Amino acid sequence: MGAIVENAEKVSSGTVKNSEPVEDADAYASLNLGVWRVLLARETVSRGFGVSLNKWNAAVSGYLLLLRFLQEIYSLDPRMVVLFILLKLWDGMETVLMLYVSGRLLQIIEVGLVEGRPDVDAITHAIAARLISSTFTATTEWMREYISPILESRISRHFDYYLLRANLRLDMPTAADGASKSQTSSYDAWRSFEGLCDVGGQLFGLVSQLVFISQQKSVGIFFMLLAIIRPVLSLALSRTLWMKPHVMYSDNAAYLRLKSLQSMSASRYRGDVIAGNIAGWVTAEYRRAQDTLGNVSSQHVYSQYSMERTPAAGISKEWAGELTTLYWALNAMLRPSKFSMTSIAILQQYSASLNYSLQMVFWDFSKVRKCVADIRILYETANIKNLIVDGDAAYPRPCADTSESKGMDVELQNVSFAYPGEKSKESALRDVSFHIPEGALAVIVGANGSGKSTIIKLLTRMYDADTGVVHVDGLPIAEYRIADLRQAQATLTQDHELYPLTLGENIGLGYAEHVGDEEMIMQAAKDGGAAVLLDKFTDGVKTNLKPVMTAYGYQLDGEKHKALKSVLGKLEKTGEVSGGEKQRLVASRTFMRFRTGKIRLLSVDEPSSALDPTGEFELFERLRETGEGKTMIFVTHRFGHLTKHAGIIICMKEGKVAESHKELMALDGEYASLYNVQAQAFTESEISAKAK
Ligand SMILES: Nc1ncnc2c1ncn2[C@@H]1O[C@H](COP(=O)(O)OP(=O)(O)OP(=O)(O)O)[C@@H](O)[C@H]1O
Repeated sequence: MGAIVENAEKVSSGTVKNSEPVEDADAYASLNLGVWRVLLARETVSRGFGVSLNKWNAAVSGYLLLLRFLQEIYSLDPRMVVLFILLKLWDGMETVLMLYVSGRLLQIIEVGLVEGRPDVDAITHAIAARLISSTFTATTEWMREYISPILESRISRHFDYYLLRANLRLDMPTAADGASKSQTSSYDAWRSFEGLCDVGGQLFGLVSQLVFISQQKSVGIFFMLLAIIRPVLSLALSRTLWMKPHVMYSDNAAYLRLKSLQSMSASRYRGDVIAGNIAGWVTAEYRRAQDTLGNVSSQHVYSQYSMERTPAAGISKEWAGELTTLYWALNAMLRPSKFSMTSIAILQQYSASLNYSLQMVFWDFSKVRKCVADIRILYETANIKNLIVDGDAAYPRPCADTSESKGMDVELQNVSFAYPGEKSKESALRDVSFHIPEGALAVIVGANGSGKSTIIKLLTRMYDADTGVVHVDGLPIAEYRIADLRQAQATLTQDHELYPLTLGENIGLGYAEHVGDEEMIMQAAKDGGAAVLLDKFTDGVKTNLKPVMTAYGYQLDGEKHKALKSVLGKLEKTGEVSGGEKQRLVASRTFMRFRTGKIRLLSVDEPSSALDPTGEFELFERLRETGEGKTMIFVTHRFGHLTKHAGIIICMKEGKVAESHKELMALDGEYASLYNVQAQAFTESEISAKAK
């Protein structure tokens, strides 16, 4: 049993650790269990009418939630759900039937043995009854095993869809916020449903047993009371963590170090570990971390929590289990004429069966609370509020010119922003102001980490500024409907991923309504420089580079299972594209997006790092031509030829806008030397005429 240590500063490995971030220390107790730290929610103590009312409200809302959940599941397949519940109820009845049939058989045999003349007919009937009941039990068992997976996949798919929709609607800061991260899966829905059916079945079985046993002549109420003491004691003395609301984590430096080093054997580090020749260092560090950790247990927190310090609880439970034995032993001594070996055997059966059923009911009942909590979390996933609040103004504004060539007017006024949960001491943007009029081409330059990409993220409302305002066409960006705003923007960055879909879909999803339009996709691929790439694959636009992998081989032994290994090798085939090819595919998606005819702002953030110089030049030229008349923002490290066309150059430095191009050149510092090296092709006069 772990000792409670309030906000402890030291862990048992002797390493000084940070105490947990104290939000509301009264709300939880802190336990140290080996390398683990567990924060355990304190249960609210009922005091007064108000708290009772709260409990009542919680019970009512839990009941309503269960009702909604069960109704939803029932509507998926009413007949199968009812059959499943009936089979669970039969589980309970089955025990009573078996108790009756076995008891009857024992009694008949005993009479036959005592009288020396067995009642063959009665014995045959009893055996037949037992066989029929076993056959029925096996059949119901088979039926349950048959329909369980069907029902499970129906329920899981239903809630998978529900969770997919709920998770896809989360915006970036909400999704990154640990507190609102979805802690549920569709499997919880199935488990909760099965758990609730188990409770129903167990309860039904227990009541049937109690009714049946209480009607037997040899059993008194006293025997029944003795039989339930052990399961009640088991429940009272049990320590389980998994049903209690808690947070668990490890802050043991040696243990965390062990885990980091262990993960360095993963395939994604293999190349670097081999090339860097650091395997020896990794294993030596691992040994060192092991020595530092010493004997501190890293066993799972649940096992550590339920471990008893002394055997006292176990002994009490075992003794309580012997009370029924004591009952018939005493009775056999005091009233020998009333007891036979058969009645003692039957009593033993009753006591074992009651003990088991009660334990199961208590166990399943304690699960109901968890089921309700799981169902609540499941439904609440759809209600998680996005941190980026939607506006209600249409974009473009109804009074605006909606012809295709119009751009977006953007202005940042004293904008500061720090990423949520960021570890850095500095904000990503500090008091940034600039204005890009509609139709202008702006180039944002600056060192790594100076805040260039962050500006794009604020313009696309991936995040909201902490202070200051971003204006779009004269209105604060937050006032627009986010979907409208995004429809008017095309963004091409260095971070795009290829979806695990076909190459055609990867491009076509730039304009989802035309995702199946191969002609349009091929044209977009040509613009993005990916047409040649599509020709490389036999399946062309239908190629899926990263299909979902389900193939798995088990215990395949070298030469012996060569044929199976070869099948597995073929099943596992995936496709690869180079970094530059990936950038071409992603760029094609952006060209597809242009075909919506609604784009007013094109934001391009270093999408060409892996392209060869010709590829980069061609991509930027095609983007510029396609985006003619729209507002275009290019984030780049390279001044390149783009600067020649730039109406505005914004130079970022440590989250702030540095001086204008003219001033920066006059300073003759880093900017001037970079510019002079990279932009020798352009004359000073050309740029300074355009720069602020
Ligand atoms: N998702 C994020 N969470 C936390 N911090 C971030 C995140 N993205 C960027 N930052 C931090 O914000 C700062 C600005 O990053 P940003 O990506 O805007 O720089 P950048 O100028 O585009 O850099 P680069 O030229 O390397 O792409 C950096 O210090 C970076 O570490």
